[in-house]
Amino acid sequence: MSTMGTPTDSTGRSLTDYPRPSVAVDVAVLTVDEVLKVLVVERPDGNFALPGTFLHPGERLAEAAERALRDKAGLTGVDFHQLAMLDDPERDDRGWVLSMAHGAAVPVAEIPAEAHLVPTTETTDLAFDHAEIVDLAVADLRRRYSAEVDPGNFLGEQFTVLDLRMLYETVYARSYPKDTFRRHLLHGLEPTGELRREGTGRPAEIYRRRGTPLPSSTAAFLLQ
Ligand SMILES: O=P(O)(O)OC[C@H]1O[C@@H](O)[C@H](O)[C@@H]1O
Repeated sequence: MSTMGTPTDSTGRSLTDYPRPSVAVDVAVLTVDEVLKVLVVERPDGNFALPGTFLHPGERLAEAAERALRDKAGLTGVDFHQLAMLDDPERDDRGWVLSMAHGAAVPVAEIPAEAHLVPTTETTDLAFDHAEIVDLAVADLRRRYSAEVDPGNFLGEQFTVLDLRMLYETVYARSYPKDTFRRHLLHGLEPTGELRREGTGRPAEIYRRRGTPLPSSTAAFLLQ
């Protein structure tokens, strides 16, 4: 920066010599509703997109993401995180727009009833590069679910191993052998001492999360 006059970079060029992109934020809110789904909103042209918005002057990215969720999807209090900055100069045909993509996992009961949810495998018609953001969010969710038991709290506080296996089969879109799944996931579970009696079979033990990271062997099993 020069000591007087216009601020410059280290080569002496003024910062205003560089064309500036617009910056946007987008949030892929994932949920489990029979299958893994993502929340989308309708745009004025009738197309669907992730809730997103342009960054306002003086705003932080997280504040813009919060505003997009509130104003476009009626969602507040969502715990989201950054996934990646999408920087294809052609990604928005209105101009040069970078988008900071975010991911979130929200139990379906906390999503407004009128929200549009689409399966994460049916996103090819989404506007911009939003199908790519959904793919990033799904890969991120799978990594998180392999590191910790149900970090998105889709199952609530207490559940059986069967509930957990059904959830994991939905998140990873595959099936797992019953006994191997149980052996791997038990590392992250604490018995509540209670039993759930369903049908005529043996009552099922009820667990809660232990709150400790899962071993890397569990991640390898889930992601294989
Ligand atoms: O919805 P508006 O305000 O038109 O524009 C914001 C969107 O523009 C896109 O580049 C971003 O991905 C974001 O979703």
